[in-house]
Amino acid sequence: MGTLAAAIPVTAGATATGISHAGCRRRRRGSVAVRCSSAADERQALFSRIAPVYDHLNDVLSLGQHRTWKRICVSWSKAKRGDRVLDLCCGSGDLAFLLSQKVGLDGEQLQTAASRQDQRWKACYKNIKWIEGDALDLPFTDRYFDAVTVGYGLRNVVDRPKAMQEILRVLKPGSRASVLDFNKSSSIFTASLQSWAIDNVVVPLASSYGLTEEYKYLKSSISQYLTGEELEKLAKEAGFSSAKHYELGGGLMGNLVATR
Ligand SMILES: C/C(=C\Cc1cc(O)c2ccccc2c1O)CCC[C@H](C)CCC[C@H](C)CCCC(C)C
Ligand SMILES: C[S@@+](CC[C@H](N)C(=O)[O-])C[C@H]1O[C@@H](n2cnc3c(N)ncnc32)[C@H](O)[C@@H]1O
Repeated sequence: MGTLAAAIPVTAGATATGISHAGCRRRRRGSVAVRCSSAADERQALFSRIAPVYDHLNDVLSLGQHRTWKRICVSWSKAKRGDRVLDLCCGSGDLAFLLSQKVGLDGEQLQTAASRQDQRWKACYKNIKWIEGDALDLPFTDRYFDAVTVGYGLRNVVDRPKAMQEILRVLKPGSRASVLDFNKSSSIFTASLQSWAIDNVVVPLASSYGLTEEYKYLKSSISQYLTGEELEKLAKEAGFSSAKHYELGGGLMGNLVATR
């Protein structure tokens, strides 16, 4: 199962959570066993293997820029003090921690990276909790969150339309989803630069950690991802009233902002 992170007002007594990886296990719903795809299991295994060096390599390989991109993603979610928010595919919790600071002490957040909480604990983090779950089958009622963030997650789920439908379902009307990921650029130059950087910098460094194939996945997953225009179309087809994709990092990254 994956893990969740989110923040909500303690006063509200509500609890929001963020999902990181929905491993696929045989789950029994009533009398019907549900068998998830092996693709999701393989995806979870990949992220489990890179977890020990994930944060470090993100910092080194992006020269720390990923933290800027994540701050932009959270800012564009319009999460504010006292909100109930969700960080989907939260992994080690970078966006969850940022959301926690946004919603503040009167916000409550569920967090998967409890171990990291010890390293960087802030007063607001005490409102963070984590629940394991599946971004494709969120354990929340409709219209539950004031904002949802997804950092480098939508590209990695095995069913993107379903993920967008779930995000829409759990968002309150008028609220936003902010989805950060690599940009599948339409610019030959940018796409070539991104590809060159992955081939000649990212993968060689990852190889020194024995993670060649795991970081090679980056390139294939980006090539199979959606362009900004296609992401906007995906959001509108899921039912969002508006959707806009913005390029970041010179076009290497992108952030979709979709309003329910
Ligand atoms: C935070 C970043 C990537 C997260 C991430 C997402 C995935 O789906 C992965 C899949 C498999 C392995 C790793 C990941 C993963 O780390 C973005 C920054 C980290 C990137 C690994 C570095 C990308 C380098 C850029 C292509 C070039 C940066 C140029 C300049 C220094 C800004
Ligand atoms: C590249 S990491 C992103 C982590 C974090 N959001 C960040 O910005 O660094 C992708 C995450 O998506 C999670 N993931 C993939 N499919 C998922 C699913 N169906 N449900 C929940 N999490 C999923 C993986 O477990 C992994 O933690």
